[in-house]
Amino acid sequence: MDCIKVGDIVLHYRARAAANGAATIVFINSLGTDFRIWDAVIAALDADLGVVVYDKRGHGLSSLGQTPYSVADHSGDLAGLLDALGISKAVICGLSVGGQVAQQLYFERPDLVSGLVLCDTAAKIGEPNFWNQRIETIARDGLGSVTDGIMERWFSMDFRASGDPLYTISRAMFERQPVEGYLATCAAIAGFDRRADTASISVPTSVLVGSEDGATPPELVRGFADTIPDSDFRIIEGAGHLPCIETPEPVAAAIAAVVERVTKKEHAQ
Ligand SMILES: O=C(O)CC1=CCC(=O)O1
Repeated sequence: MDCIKVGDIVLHYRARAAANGAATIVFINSLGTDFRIWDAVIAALDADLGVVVYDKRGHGLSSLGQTPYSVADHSGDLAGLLDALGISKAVICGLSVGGQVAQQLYFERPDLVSGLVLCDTAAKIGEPNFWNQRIETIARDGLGSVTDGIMERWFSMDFRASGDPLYTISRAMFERQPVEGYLATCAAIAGFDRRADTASISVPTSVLVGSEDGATPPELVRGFADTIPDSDFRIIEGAGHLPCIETPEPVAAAIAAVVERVTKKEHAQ
């Protein structure tokens, strides 16, 4: 197990060094998940690519810190992790709130970002009221009281009905996470709105969404992608909010396409 202290937060991470001059991809997990959600995507990537996965604060094995959080707290952790690992530039791939952390990192530390893969995310997700209600419900009744509704947002109907053991362990990942970190990150999402800034993103970017995403539906994500000048928008058929678990191959293909665009851009400079 690898960990590193960034400010007052201990981050649990795993890293594989890039080989033969290949790029490094950094993955940021979504609300209520940990870095294991990327396992199948990473297995489908070119083995020369460097990889960093980590549990954002309040998730997985990373520590809790002061609550509630902002998305800037999360992106500050990531910048600190990359600085500590000596990674000066990477393609940043984030899912949902992880995609918001990726956007924030780009706005705060563009030197670290060569390209973006933004999965099932937007510059603003839901109204603050929606998140405040979720915080209230879970603080009162516990995570288990919302599991079924969250699974409907996370996964396609077919996957939920399939009996796939991946669905069973995904439910367990949701219910066994640290509640305080989850609620603190709901508050971070409630406070995040970078809609005025996305037109200034100028690195190769791919924006993906599952066709059955119940949390950030395709039309929301398409509208988000339309505001990013150098972006490519892809709908992943048959997936919900977590295509990295349901359909990892097209996620890996989108990452490979961004790496190719980044490499071409670097050679042209
Ligand atoms: O829990 C959800 O509704 C899905 C989600 C929204 C933001 C995020 O990271 O996950």
